[in-house]
Amino acid sequence: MLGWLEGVRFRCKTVEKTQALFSKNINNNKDGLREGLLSDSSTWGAFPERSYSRLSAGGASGAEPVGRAVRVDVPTALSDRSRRIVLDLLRDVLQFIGSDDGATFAYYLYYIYCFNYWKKKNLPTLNPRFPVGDLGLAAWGKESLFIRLQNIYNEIKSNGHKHGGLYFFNGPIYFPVHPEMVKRVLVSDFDHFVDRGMYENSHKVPLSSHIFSMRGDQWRSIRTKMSPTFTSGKMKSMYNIVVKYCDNLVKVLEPLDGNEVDVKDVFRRFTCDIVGSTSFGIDCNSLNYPDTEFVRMVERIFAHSVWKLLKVAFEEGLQNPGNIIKISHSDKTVEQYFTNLVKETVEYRDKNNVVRDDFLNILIQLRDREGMSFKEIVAQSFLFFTAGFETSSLTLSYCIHELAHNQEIQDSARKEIAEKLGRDSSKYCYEDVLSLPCLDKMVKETLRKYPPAAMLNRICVKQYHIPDTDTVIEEGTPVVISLLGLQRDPEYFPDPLKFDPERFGTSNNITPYTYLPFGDGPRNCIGVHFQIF
Ligand code: HEM
Repeated sequence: MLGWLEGVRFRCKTVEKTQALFSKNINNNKDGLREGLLSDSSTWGAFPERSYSRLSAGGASGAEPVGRAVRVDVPTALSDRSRRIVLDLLRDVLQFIGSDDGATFAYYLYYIYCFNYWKKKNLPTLNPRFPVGDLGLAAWGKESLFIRLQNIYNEIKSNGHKHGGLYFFNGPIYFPVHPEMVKRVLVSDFDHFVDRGMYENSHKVPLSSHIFSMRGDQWRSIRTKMSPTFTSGKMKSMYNIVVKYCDNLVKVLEPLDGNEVDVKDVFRRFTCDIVGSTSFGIDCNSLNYPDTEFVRMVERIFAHSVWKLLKVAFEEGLQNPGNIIKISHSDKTVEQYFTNLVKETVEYRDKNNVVRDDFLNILIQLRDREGMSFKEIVAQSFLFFTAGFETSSLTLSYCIHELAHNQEIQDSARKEIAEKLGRDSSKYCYEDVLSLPCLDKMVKETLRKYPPAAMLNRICVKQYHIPDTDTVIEEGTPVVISLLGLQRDPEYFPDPLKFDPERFGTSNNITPYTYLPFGDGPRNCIGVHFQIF
């Protein structure tokens, strides 16, 4: 993408301010970017944070900024008003229960008793509190869930433990910290942790029945069918789609020279166009038309209102983080819209014998070869869109943010492109893009410092005796791995908040199972090759 944006230079308007706030982890200051984790869709986790960065024209020459500015906006998931409403509601509920003092007290005792679960299993715990367990402020939306998990990681590790037991509300969660424990869950003892424990119900919530949330044999069967098609060769065939949208991005940005640009918004729309085109086979054109029906539907997917959260909390409980997926997948309007979208496209392709190199075509082939049903095609393409969209747009936004802060790294990336590929982006090809080590390190470092999916989760599917301990993890226990904890651990990544692509230089060895932006093991990200774009 940098190749296409040859004439655009990224600068940050508020570097000093942001650095001053760096150590605080959370920064709700209007003018600074929180160095925690941004994820609009994160459960209990996204709060107002803004970054204004400055772009300037002038290419790699390092000319003075001439005034393109970039703003990174991450909207809040729970506004102050919403939080007040939840607290009022909770107070009312408690008052209602309080009409029977005895029952309330018994329930309270039961709840507190649940916090003994891990102690009885000899697993180190922290200090869970009624009613949110170890979630602390994250449960009330005052802290990112991912930052909370990072803090828990640090605490368990600094107490000299390799793993621990947590509570989401009163539900127990197994929390591996040491890379050896992480490896066991993801790879070595995978057959005990095959599923994610995500909400899935193909009848009630058809969109939830996709590869990400599928369980056991059903997941195994679909993953085996899909994996051979998600090769780098397939990604190569989608290169032209990406090029088309890069050209479009340049056309949108160039006239904005001298203006402030909301980088997160622009790259969100840019990614929306690419992932929408490859997942649904349609030209969303949200870069040029930010207010189409498609864009409104996408916003609906990621809008986690407090009411939807409460509904899921009452229906499914939030002790298992996997239930949260029900929020975005059970919206009937969204379901209807995307079902019609896929239906029309598939019918058009069938009728006109259209074969296009994209994810939807992979699914159509699976229908023809393996009998994949229409309902399954819709759910999978919906998943490809949601899995690829937010992750890729956040990675791009963070990468631009870091380039704006680190001008010398930006220079070296541009120099590499100019030297190896030349300045005419129309002549680049897929193989060229793969041959840029400097750019590759930059993306890897972005994904280290800001893993877009900052938490891996599994559920124990058959009782597991943790080797060399007397702890047994029971079937049905959720497992959570903190990627922020591992990827910002100074033992594995010295000076972890420094953006240093050279960590991924050839001479540097990354400790296995400490760098996992795409997860690991048989259930890792199937779209891992696609991210190189
Ligand atoms: C920067 C981009 C991306 C990042 C950082 C990312 C990250 C992840 C992570 C962390 C997981 C969970 C892995 C685990 O539990 O071990 C995952 C799963 C998955 N991702 Fe991605 N992803 C990205 C792009 C994509 C794209 C473009 C697709 C499009 C097809 C995709 C499709 C999937 C699917 C289908 C799964 C579930 C795999 C399974 O359960 O078998 N991802 N991704």
